[in-house]
Amino acid sequence: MSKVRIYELAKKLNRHNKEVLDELLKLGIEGKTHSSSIEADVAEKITKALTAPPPSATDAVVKKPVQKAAVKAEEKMAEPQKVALKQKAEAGEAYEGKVASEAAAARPASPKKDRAEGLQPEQKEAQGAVAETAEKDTSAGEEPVVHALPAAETEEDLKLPDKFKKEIEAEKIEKFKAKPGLQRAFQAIRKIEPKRWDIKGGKHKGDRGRFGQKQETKGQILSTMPRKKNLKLREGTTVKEFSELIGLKFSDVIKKFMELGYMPTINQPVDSDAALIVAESFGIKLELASVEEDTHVEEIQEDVTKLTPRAPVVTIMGHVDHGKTSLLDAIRETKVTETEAGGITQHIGAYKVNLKGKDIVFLDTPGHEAFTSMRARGAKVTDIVVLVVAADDGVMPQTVEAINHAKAANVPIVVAVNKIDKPEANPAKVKSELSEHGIISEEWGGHNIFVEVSAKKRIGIEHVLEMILLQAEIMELKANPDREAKGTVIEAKLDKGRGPVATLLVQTGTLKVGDAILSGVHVGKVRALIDDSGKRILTGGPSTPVEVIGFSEVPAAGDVFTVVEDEKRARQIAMARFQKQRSLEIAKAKKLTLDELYTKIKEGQIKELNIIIKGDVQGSVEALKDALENIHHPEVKVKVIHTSVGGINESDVMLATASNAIIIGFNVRPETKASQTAEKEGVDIRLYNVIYETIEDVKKALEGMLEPTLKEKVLGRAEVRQLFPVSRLGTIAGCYVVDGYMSRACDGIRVLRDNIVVYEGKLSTLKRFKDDVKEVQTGYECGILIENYNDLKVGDILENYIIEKIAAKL
Ligand SMILES: Nc1nc2c(ncn2[C@@H]2O[C@H](COP(=O)(O)OP(=O)(O)OP(=O)(O)O)[C@@H](O)[C@H]2O)c(=O)[nH]1
Repeated sequence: MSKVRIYELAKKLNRHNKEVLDELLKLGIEGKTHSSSIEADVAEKITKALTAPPPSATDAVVKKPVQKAAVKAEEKMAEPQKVALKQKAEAGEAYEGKVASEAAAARPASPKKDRAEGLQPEQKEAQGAVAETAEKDTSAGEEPVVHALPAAETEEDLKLPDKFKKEIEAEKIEKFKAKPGLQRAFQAIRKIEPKRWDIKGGKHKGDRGRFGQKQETKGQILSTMPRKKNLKLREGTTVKEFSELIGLKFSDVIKKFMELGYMPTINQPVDSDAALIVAESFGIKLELASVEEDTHVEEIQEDVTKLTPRAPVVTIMGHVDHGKTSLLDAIRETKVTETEAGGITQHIGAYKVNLKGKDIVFLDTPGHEAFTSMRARGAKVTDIVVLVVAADDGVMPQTVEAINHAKAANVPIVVAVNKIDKPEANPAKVKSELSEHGIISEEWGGHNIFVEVSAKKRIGIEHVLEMILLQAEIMELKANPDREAKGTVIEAKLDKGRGPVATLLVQTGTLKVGDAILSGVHVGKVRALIDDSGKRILTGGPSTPVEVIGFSEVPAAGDVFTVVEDEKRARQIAMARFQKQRSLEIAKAKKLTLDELYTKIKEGQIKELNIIIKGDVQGSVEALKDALENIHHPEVKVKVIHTSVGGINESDVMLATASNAIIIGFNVRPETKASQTAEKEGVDIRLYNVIYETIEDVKKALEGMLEPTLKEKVLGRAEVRQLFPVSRLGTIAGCYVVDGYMSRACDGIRVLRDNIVVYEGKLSTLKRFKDDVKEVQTGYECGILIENYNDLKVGDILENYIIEKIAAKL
C-alpha cells in the first residue's frame, strides 16, 4: 500500500499541515512532521475527520476537495446531483473523471454552482465517496497528490512546499530583525542631510521587471523575460533607487520593507539584507557589489614635481617622571605663547612651534603607548621621536620600551638628556647606558643627536628644536599641498555645543572648509577649521594640526582621514566599510601565530619573524634572545624587537599588534587586560618555563613541524586576601575570585607575584566556608590549598587552568 506525505494530504484537503498533524495526534500517531509519510488507511481516516461537516454547516464551508471528490464520486450520487456535476465539469473542460489537473481547472468555475445545487444534504454520501476514491487512487498505485494538486502547482513548488518557503523566509526576516547595530548605523547616517545617492546600475528603470508579473503603468514593471545579468546592489543605495533598480513601484517596495518591520524613508540608504529579502520576494535575483569596489578610495598618484618641504611631526617619549610633559610645556611656552597674540594656547592634541621661520609639530600625548596604539591602527604619524632621559636617573625600563617601540616603527630618535640642572645629573652615564641599547651619539660615531636640557629651568629648549629641524632636514620630509587632503585623526571627542570635534593632522594635500571628508566609517563636511591657537582658518596644508567641526559622528583616533569628491561618495564608502568591518569582526583578522608561521613563509608573506620576550629575570631573557637570534633560516630572519623583565602588559601586546610580532613569556604571565587585548587583536602569546622548549618550538614553527597538540586554557584567577596556617594541612589561602572561576578539576594552578610565576603545582582543596566545592565563580570568596606549597603571600594571584587537547594540524 503506498504512502502519502502529510503536506500532500493537507494540500489535497486544502487544510494546514498542522491540522493534519493534530488529527494524527488524535489518532495517537506522534513525532510526524509535514514531510513525513503516512499509510493510506491513516490518510483515509484523516480525510474523513477533516471533511466531516461542521455543526453550523452552510454552503460556505463546503471545501474544494469535497467538491472534487464529489465530482469523482458522481456515480454514487443522486441523479440530479450527477447532472449538476456533469454540467459543472463541462463548464470547465472535458471531464474524464481521472485527470486531476483538469478537475482542478474546472474548479474555479464550480463553487457557486455547487452551492446553488445544494451539495450539502448529500455531504455524508459524498464523504463516503471521498474515502472510496482515496482508496481507489492508492490501490491503483497512483500518487494521490497528483490528483489533488491544483494545476497551477509546478514541479518546483512540489520540491519546496510553501511551509518550507515560509520557514526560510521567516528565518531571514528574523536574522534581519536581529541587527540593532545596523539599525543604529542607519539612524546615524540619516542624521546627515539625506540626498539622492548616485549608484551605478541605478538607471535601469524600465528594463527590470518582476517575472511573470503583468505590465503596469508606464515605466514601472516592464520586463517579463528572465533577466540574463544579475542586478548589483551597491552600498548606500537609497530605497527610491532600489525600487528603480528592481523595476518596482516605490509603494510596493516600501510595503514589503514594512512587513519586515523596517521603515525606511524614500532617501534613506537601504539595508542590503532587507533589500535582498525584498527582491527575492518579488522573484528578483540581486547581488551585492563587491566590498572592494565599494570601500576603495582612489589613491592619488603623488606628483613628485609638486612636492614641497613639510614640517616634521614629533612625539616625546621616555620613562615615567623623566620630564616629558615638562619638556612639552617648556617648548609650548617659549615658542608658542610668545608668537600668538593673546597667548591662549589651545589643547587640541597637537601644536605647531616655529623656530626661525621653520615649523615643528608636536603631538600632545607623550609616551610610547599612544604612539604604538596609533601605529597599531595603521597610522604613521610621527617622523621623529624625542627620547627624554633624566640625567639623574639614567636608562629605565620604559626608556628601553620607548627605544624598542621607536625602532620597530623605524623612526629616528633624538635624545633629550633632561634635568641637567640637578646636581646629581650625569649625562655621560646616560650616554653610555643608551649605547648599550643601540642609541649612540654622533660624537661617539653613532647616528643619534643628543641634547642636554632642563625643562624646568628652560635650558637648551631652543637647541632641542634646532636639532629636531636638523634631523628633519636629513630626512627630507616632503608633501604635495596641491591635492585633496589626507592624514590621521589625532584626537576626537563629542563637544556639547559643537558636536563631534576631531583634531586631524593633515599629512598631504590641503584641507579646506567645505570639503567632504571620510574617516573609517564616519563621514562629514568640513564646516569649520580651527588651528592650535584657537583661530578659525580656511585651509590647512601638510603637517598642520587642525580641529575640524562637521563630522556626523566622532571618528576614531588613529584612523586615516581622506577628502573625497562629495558627501554622497563619502557616505557610500562609509556604508560599505561598515559592512566590511562587520564581516571582518566575524572573521577576526588574526595576527601572526607560530602555528601559521610556516604557511605564511611558504606564501612569501613573512620575511621577518618579530619576537617580543618577557621573562622573570634578565639572565633568562638575555639567554633566550641570543638563542633565538641565532636561529638561521634561509627565508626568514628571527628578530627580537623588544625584551624586558616582568609580566606581559598591554603595551607589549600593542607593540606586537603594530609589528606583527609574537610574544614569548618566560616564567611570566600576561596581565588580565593584556590577555583580553591579545585575544581581541589575535596576538599569539606563548608561555614557557624551559628555555630549550621555547627554542625548539620556534625552530619547529620555522620548519613547519610545530604540532600544537596541547593548549592551556586559563579558567580563572583568585587574589589571596588572607592566610590561614593550619598545622596538619599547610597554609590555606583565603581568596577572592577576580576573574573566571576556580575549579577543583583544574589541571594545574600557579602562583603569580607581579605577573611572575613563583610556583606551579596542583590544587589540593577548594572550599566555600567549611564545605568542599567543585567551583567558585567570580565575585565569591573561597579557601584554596595548594599541594606542597605554603609560601603564599597576601596579594598573590592564583591562576587555575586546564590543558586542552588539540588535533595536530600537520
Ligand atoms: N630639576 C628638574 N626637575 C624636572 C625637570 N623636568 C621635569 N622635572 C620634574 O620632574 C617631575 C616629573 O616631570 P613630568 O614632566 O611630569 O614627567 P613626565 O615624564 O611627563 O611624567 P609622566 O607623565 O608621569 O610619565 C616633575 O616634578 C617636574 O617638575 C628638570 O629639567 N629639572
